[in-house]
Amino acid sequence: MTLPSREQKAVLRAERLALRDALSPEVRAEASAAMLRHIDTPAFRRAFDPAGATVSGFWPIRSEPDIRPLMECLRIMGVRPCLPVVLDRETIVFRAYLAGAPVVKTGFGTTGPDETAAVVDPDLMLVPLSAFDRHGHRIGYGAGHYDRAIARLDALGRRPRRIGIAFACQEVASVPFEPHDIPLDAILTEEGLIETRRQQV
Ligand SMILES: Nc1nc2c(c(=O)[nH]1)N(C=O)[C@@H](CNc1ccc(C(=O)N[C@@H](CCC(=O)O)C(=O)O)cc1)CN2
Ligand SMILES: Nc1ncnc2c1ncn2[C@@H]1O[C@H](COP(=O)(O)OP(=O)(O)OP(=O)(O)O)[C@@H](O)[C@H]1O
Repeated sequence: MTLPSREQKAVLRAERLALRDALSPEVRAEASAAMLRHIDTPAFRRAFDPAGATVSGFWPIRSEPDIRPLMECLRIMGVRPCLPVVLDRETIVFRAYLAGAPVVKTGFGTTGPDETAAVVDPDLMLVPLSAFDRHGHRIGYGAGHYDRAIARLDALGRRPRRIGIAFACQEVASVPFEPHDIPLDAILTEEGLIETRRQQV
């Protein structure tokens, strides 16, 4: 019997988050550092031109990769970093993250710039995820925050590029795809950048 997509996603989310939680802090730190080594590569440059671009990262929660050093490296490459903040159960916006700016608690256990920071629209989103496949289909924490944020920017004609950020152990053979899901262009893991193969539907 085949489970509905929502339930399949819940199973994959729990399974892959458990694998991620099982990585030791040392292994996570080493893998996060390895991700940084993959941004100065032809594949990354094919995926994205950093000059003057606004890029959303994230302040790590739970057992997520720590991409703060990667964000600082992108800043040096000419990127304007921003971070997501949760406005309510359905909505996130992105606030500019100026070098050295203070950060505050921003809901759901997250951390980001305070309300004095400018709200900006990213050209590239580095998207945290629970599980992904090679078609660029992803599962987050189940709130739909990123799906809605991307849909809003797409509707404005901004069409931000999206690169998922995950450890290699979060890859699964296939993520069920629902109409509101917006595929990733690529996924960055400690093993390198995976350029997604778009599925013909
Ligand atoms: N680092 C980081 N920042 C982020 C996200 C993220 O995935 N990672 N988000 C991605 O959307 C947004 C925040 N959304 C989130 C949604 C759910 C949970 C979460 O841990 N949910 C718990 C239930 C907690 C509760 O209801 O209070 C859970 O899933 O067990 C965290 C963040 C924006 N900022
Ligand atoms: N563009 C959208 N408009 C309205 N509802 C949406 C949209 N995108 C997702 N949702 C809703 O959000 C809920 C969670 O979606 P889903 O299971 O795909 O979350 P997720 O991909 O794990 O979360 P996230 O996007 O926060 O990482 C679903 O109930 C879905 O219907």
